Amino acid sequence: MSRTSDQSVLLSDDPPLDLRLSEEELENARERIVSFIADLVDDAGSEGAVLGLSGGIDSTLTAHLAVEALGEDGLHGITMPAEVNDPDVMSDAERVAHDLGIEYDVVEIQPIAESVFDAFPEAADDRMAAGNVYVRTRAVLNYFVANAENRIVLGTGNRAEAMTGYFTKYGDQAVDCNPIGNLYKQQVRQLAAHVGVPRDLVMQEPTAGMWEGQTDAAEMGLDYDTVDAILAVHVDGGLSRAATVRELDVPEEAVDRVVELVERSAHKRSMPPAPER
Ligand SMILES: Nc1ncnc2c1ncn2[C@@H]1O[C@H](COP(=O)(O)OP(=O)(O)OC[C@H]2O[C@@H]([n+]3cccc(C(=O)O)c3)[C@H](O)[C@@H]2O)[C@@H](O)[C@H]1O
Ligand SMILES: Nc1ncnc2c1ncn2[C@@H]1O[C@H](COP(=O)(O)OP(=O)(O)OP(=O)(O)O)[C@@H](O)[C@H]1O
Ligand SMILES: [Mg+2]
Repeated sequence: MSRTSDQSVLLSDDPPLDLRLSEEELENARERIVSFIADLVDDAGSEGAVLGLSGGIDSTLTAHLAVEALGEDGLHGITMPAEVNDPDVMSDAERVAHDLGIEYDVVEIQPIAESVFDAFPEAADDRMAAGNVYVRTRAVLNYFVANAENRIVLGTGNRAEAMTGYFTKYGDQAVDCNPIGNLYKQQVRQLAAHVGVPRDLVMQEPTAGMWEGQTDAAEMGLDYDTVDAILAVHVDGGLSRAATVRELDVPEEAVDRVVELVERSAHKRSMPPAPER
C-alpha cells in the first residue's frame, strides 16, 4: 500500500502497528466525512454547525472538514477556556478559527464552573469531578448556541477515545454526531496533516485539559500508538490476547489495560438501561 510522503506524522519512531492510510484512502475518508457532515446538517434542516475549539488535533481536524462541508458561514466555533487551560493552547484554538475564517467566540467558563463548585465545595476538591464540570459546561454552551441558531453540535470523538471511554459521559460526548469517530488516533493525525492543519498542531501532545499538566497518555498509562494497535488487532480485529502480544510485541499488561478500559466504559456507549417490562 502506498503511504503518505510525510512519514513523520506518527509520533513514535517505532509504533507497534502502522495504521496509516494510503493517499487514496485518505482522500476517500476526507470525502466521506465531508459528505457525512453536509448530509447531516441538511437532513436536520439546520443552518449549520457549532463546534468547541480547543486547539487540539481532534477539534482542529473536525473544524477543517466542517468548513469544507458547510462553508465558512456554516460553522460557529466556540473556545471555552477555564483557569486550568494553557493560554498558548487557547490561542492556538483562536488561530484555527481565524485561519478558517469562521465566526467564533471566546467564552471564559471559570465563573460558570465556580457557581457549580459553590453548590458542593467538597466535590470541587476532586479534580476529576471538577474537570468533568468544565467539560459538561461546554456542552451546555454548545447546545445553547445550537438551539438559538438552528445548528447541530459537532463532536470530535475518534475511535480510540470512543472504545476506551476516554471522554466525559454527557460532556464532550454530548453531541449530535462524531464525524471522525471511525478514525484511530494515528489516522486523525495523518488526515489532519493531509488537509493542511499546521504541523505544530498535528504533533502536539493530546490533553483533555481538565487539570493542569494532564495528558491522555499519562492518564491511560499507554500512548495512543499502542492503544490504537491493540484496539485494531485485538478488540476490533478479534486476534487472541496471546497472538496480539506476539504480533505487536507489546506487554500482556498493555493488552489487559486496553481491554479493561473498553469493558469498564461499556455503559458510556449505550443508552441508559431500564428494567424489562
Ligand atoms: N457501570 C455503570 N453503569 C452506568 N453508569 C455508570 C457505570 N459506572 C459509572 N457510571 C457513571 O459514569 C460516571 C463516570 O463517568 P464520567 O462522568 O464520564 O467520568 P470518568 O469516566 O470517571 O472520567 C472521565 C474520563 O474521560 C477523560 N476525558 C474527559 C473529557 C475529555 C477527554 C479528552 O480526551 O478530551 C477525556 C477524563 O480525563 C477521564 O479519564 C459515574 O459517576 C456514574 O455516574
Ligand atoms: N477549552 C476548550 N474550549 C472549547 N472546546 C473544548 C475545550 N476543551 C475541549 N473542548 C472540546 O472537547 C473536545 C474533546 O477534547 P479532546 O481533548 O479529546 O480533543 P482535542 O482537544 O480536539 O484533541 P487532543 O486530543 O489533541 O487534545 C475537543 O475536541 C473540543 O471540541
Ligand atoms: Mg484536547
